[in-house]
Amino acid sequence: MPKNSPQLHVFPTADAVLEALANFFVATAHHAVAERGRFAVALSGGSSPKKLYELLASPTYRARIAWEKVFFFFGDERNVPQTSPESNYLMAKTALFDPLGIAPAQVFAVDTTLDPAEAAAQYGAAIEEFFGDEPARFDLVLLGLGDNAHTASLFPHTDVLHTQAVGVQKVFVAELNAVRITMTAPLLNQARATAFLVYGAGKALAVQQILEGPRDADQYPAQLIAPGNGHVHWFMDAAAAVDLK
Ligand SMILES: O=C(O)[C@H](O)[C@@H](O)[C@H](O)[C@H](O)COP(=O)(O)O
Repeated sequence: MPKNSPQLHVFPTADAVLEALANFFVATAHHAVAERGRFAVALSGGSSPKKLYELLASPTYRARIAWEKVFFFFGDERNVPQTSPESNYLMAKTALFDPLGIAPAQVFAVDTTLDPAEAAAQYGAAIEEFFGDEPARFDLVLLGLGDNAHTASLFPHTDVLHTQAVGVQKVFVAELNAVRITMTAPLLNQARATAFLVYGAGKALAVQQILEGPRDADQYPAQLIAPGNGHVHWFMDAAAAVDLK
């Protein structure tokens, strides 16, 4: 399979997708810890990954990872307090960090008490500090997909889609009338492994457009995700993959 081609992992049900991605997460973590002594993962937000995080924190999976060696980041965050039900940090804290007793020092959250531009700049600096003299390369980036083909907070027709900057930026999302803070595509694309988690019929059109439609990253931002070092994995249920040839 040519380098950079997406690797599709399609399962009959969402539960089967979650189990497969949880196993992929474990294997990726084991490899990273063996190679580098730690596992740096950028989590996705929204609703889809909540069940994945709960599964990883369940007795079946929690024993399979050296959680003290795992460092958590966020591919994007909403410009809301960390106590807001909209907060990606709060969702992960509730579903994953608290059940596993993850130490705060292992979690790198966006400081949404700051002005969004400052929050983005500070988050980018924190990522750079974590990786030190090395390039900021996450061992795994988890991504979701909106039904409009956005991923992280890379929304259609937004300026952040055109940056070459390896970092974190504020973005105003007109269709939501909301400000988000997001890792840029160049930063996401430095990852060693990238996995989309997509399930449900509502995502089928976006999946087909991204994987088989015309190249138009302004309209289908998830097409920007193409790590230079290898494959993007798509973990999907049959409903989300139904329109693929
Ligand atoms: O902050 C967010 O909302 C996510 O990072 C975003 O990119 C999400 O993955 C998609 O919007 C899909 O969201 P659902 O999983 O809720 O459909």
